Order: sequence, then C-alpha cells, then structure tokens
Amino acid sequence: MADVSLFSHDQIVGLLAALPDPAFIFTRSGRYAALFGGADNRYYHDGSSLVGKTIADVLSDERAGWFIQQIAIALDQPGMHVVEYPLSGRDVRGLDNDGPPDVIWFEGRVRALGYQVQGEDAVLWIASNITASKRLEKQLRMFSETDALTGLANRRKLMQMLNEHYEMHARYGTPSAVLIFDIDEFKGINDRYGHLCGDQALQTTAEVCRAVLRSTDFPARLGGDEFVVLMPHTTRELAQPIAERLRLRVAEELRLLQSLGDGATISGGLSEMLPGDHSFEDVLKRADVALYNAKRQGRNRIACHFPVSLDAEL
Ligand SMILES: Nc1nc2c(ncn2[C@@H]2O[C@H](COP(=O)(O)OP(=O)(O)OP(=O)(O)O)[C@@H](O)[C@H]2O)c(=O)[nH]1
Repeated sequence: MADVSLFSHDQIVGLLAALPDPAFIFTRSGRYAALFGGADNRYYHDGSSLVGKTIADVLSDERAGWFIQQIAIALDQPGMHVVEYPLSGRDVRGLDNDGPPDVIWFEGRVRALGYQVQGEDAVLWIASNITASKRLEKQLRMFSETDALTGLANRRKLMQMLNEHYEMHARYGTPSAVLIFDIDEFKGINDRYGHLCGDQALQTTAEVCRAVLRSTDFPARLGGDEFVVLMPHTTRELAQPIAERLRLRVAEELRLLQSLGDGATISGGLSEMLPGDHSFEDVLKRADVALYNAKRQGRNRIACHFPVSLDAEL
C-alpha cells in the first residue's frame, strides 16, 4: 500500500489522471459517477464527457442492460468480477472522434467499492484494451484449425465439426452426409511430376471444393491426399449429385493443370449419419469402406455405403 502522505492532494489527482487504463466508478443504477485515468489515447477515447450520464443514456438498451447486470453481479459477490466485451467509439453516444476507430475488445475488472457514491452502491470498473491479444488469439485459433497447404479446415477442425453435427443428428435427427475422397494414384503423380506438382493438385482440389460446394458444406483436408466433405442438412439423395459434380469438376480442373500430363481423377465414398450410430466415427468408417469399394471398382467414381436394409453399396 502506497504511503499517500508523501503526495499532495493535487499530486494524487494528477497521478489518477495519468493512469493509462480508464477506471470508471459506476453506481448500481448505471450512472457514470466518476472517471480516473484512461490517459493512453492510442487505446482509449476520452470518456470524461460521460461522467454524470447513465449507461442507458449512451448505449443501446441491450448493451446497457448487460452493463447493469455485470455491475449487480460485482456488487453481490466478494472479490473481482472479470468480463470481456467489444465496444467501438460509435457504440457510445457522446464520445469525440479521437481514439481508436475500430471495435475495441475490453477486459473489465469490476469490484464493489464497499461504500456508497451519490447515495448508491457503486463499483470500480477498470476497462483494459485487450484487442491485440484477442486478435492474436483469433489468429492462433485459425492456424490451429487450418491446413497450411490448401487453406481448408484441417483434421482437428473437421473432427470438431463432425462431432457437433453428430450431436445434432443424435438429438434432433438432422440429416448429415459425409464424403471421403482422394486423388487416384497420387503417389504416381508425385513420383512422375514431382512433389510440387502434387502440392498444386491438392491446392486445385481444395479450390474446386470452395467453388463447387455450398457455403454451408464443410470441406476439410484429412491428411495426405485425403479430403472429407461434411454436408449438413443434406440427405443422401441430395448428397449424391453434389459428390458427383465435385468429382467431375476436380477431374476437369486437374486436367487443365499443364503440369500433370493427362490430369488426374478422384474416387469418393459417401455415407450419411444414421439412427443407431454411436459417434461420428461410424459414418466416417462407412464412407471409408465405400471409398475402398470405389477404388476396387476401378477408381474415378463415387461409391455409397448406406445400411443393407436401405440400399447398401450402390
Ligand atoms: N505432394 C504431396 N504429396 C503428399 C502430401 N501428403 C501426402 N502425400 C503423398 O500422397 C501419396 C498418397 O498415396 P497413397 O495413399 O498411397 O495412394 P494413391 O497413390 O493415391 O493410390 P490410390 O489412393 O489407391 O489411388 C503418398 O505418396 C504421400 O507421400 C503432400 O502434402 N503433398
């Protein structure tokens, strides 16, 4: 604890004003009773014009309601209440145009004061700009979920998505189709034309997925030359023509690649989530069996694996 007797009243006022992060005093009803600090205008707008107003005066009803709720939580619990929230200068009525132009992510550290201010319970709310770490967090998440070569989702993200859609299927019976496909004789392509041409074939395949599939479909690179397309809300009847169109378009684009000689084709295995499946792995296994059958039947085709009682391998 600082020995405040070393400083004059004016010096303490000056020190509080120089604090880089803004420290608001909010009353329970949402009044901006006071503001200390917030001197770093690289990160903050000057909020001094807010003092005397209420949160409801400056924010939308929904936002204001959220702030009042957080103040109540902090007042009703001991210690620090920590929250994260986005806010832009435009969200707050009455701020000038200085300060950062974009949305700012804040970490709010909120604590009950233990005494009343202007006749009400009050909290200290320190708002720290965490936009840079939020941005980094988003970037890291993106890297951890993306396949570097093709830009498609990677295996980790695919498994997460398959699991989410399996849960939807198990709970609500929502249909989801799953296609596994790979490039035929890809090892030969690498051997004949080189690894870089192989990479180019994988990238082209990914581009076709992005171009041909609906935005709600979810293509991913499983690894090597294997791709998976999750088609949510898609029955097998709808999935078959989509898979077929993808097969034709990939072959067409790979033929157009000068570097691959006569081009290359793909083989795929298609299945769908079914009642009785215990996890998303069941549908992946069926699609994989179908892919194996497509290879056995001569490649450059899509095979389907649905249960025997329906219309097994087509
Ligand atoms: N260029 C390139 N090749 C890769 C990459 N990852 C895996 N591979 C190669 O992909 C090939 C996959 O071949 P296989 O799975 O054996 O099958 P295939 O030759 O496609 O034969 P079929 O699937 O039976 O038609 C292997 O030779 C791997 O070395 C990659 O990122 N880039």
